Amino acid sequence: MDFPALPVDVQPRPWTGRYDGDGEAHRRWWQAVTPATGKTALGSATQRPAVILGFCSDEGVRRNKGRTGAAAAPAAIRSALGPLAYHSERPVADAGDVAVRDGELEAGQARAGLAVAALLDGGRLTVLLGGGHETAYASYLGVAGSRAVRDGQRLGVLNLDAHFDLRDEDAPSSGTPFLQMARAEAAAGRELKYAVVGISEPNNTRALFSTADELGVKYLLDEDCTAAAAEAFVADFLSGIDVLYLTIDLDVLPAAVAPGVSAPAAYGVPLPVISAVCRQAVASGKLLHADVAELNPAFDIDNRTARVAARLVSILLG
Ligand SMILES: N=CN[C@@H](CCC(=O)O)C(=O)O
Ligand SMILES: [Mn+2]
Ligand SMILES: [Mn+2]
Repeated sequence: MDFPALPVDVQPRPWTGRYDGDGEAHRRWWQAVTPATGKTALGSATQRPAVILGFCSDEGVRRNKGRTGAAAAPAAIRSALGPLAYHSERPVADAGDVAVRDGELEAGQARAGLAVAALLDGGRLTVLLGGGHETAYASYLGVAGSRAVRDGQRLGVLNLDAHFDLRDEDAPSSGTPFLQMARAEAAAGRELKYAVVGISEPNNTRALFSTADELGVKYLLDEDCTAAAAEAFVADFLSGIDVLYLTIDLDVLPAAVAPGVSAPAAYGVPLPVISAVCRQAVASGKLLHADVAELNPAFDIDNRTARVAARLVSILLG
């Protein structure tokens, strides 16, 4: 199957990792991932082939007065994924990076959206590696532009995040993507179906809670995120949609687990709960697209956050 021509700025580079030998028994991610150029060998795979794409962007976090450095995250996640053992049959390709140039966030989001839509229409499961959480609006442009959503499938956006990111600002940033989506869905004659797992009450103002209520956003507070509560919350959300866009803001995790983010969480949702939600999303058969956002390698400790991001990607594609 040919790959569509993609508006990427940086071509995929070969991945690296520990070498134990060739063949399935020794396979690691760096050996499994192929460059998404030319033709891809789908073999006898029964699982939808996946494509990883990077979105190198700091601009949203900068505009949102956060700690910049997320533009380096796609490379850090690939480095953390490379040495991990690959247990899946799913073909995985790397399409390279879309980079936000000279602060031109909106243009970068548009390019990434075109790439994601083209890959989705080519039958791929897409994973976008952010980038600050402005990555989410690039993802949305991709899923909203895909044939599945244009043909009327009901889209749901599930955000694993300490924050609503529903800010009403003059310019798009990492704090605004879901209000942008709500407005874009309204302009398309639809209503955004948006749910958040892990909201921190002290880290979202009353104004943000009011916006969430006005938009009918469903949310589960971090302190209420037991495994059972999260499972029931996600099951209820999944029951009302056809296709899922899952977005993981790594600051949903406790600061000890994910220190390498702009806004580390004092409380956070335990990793086993987040990982179970990811497995639930995959098991639903509704996962159309996913992204992982807000990794900032400059603030990471022993690549802890990058390793968690890699582990979650491996769950989503495993
Ligand atoms: N994407 C980030 N969103 C958060 C950041 C909060 C903070 O910097 O403390 C927000 O805008 O609310
Ligand atoms: Mn966020
Ligand atoms: Mn957040």
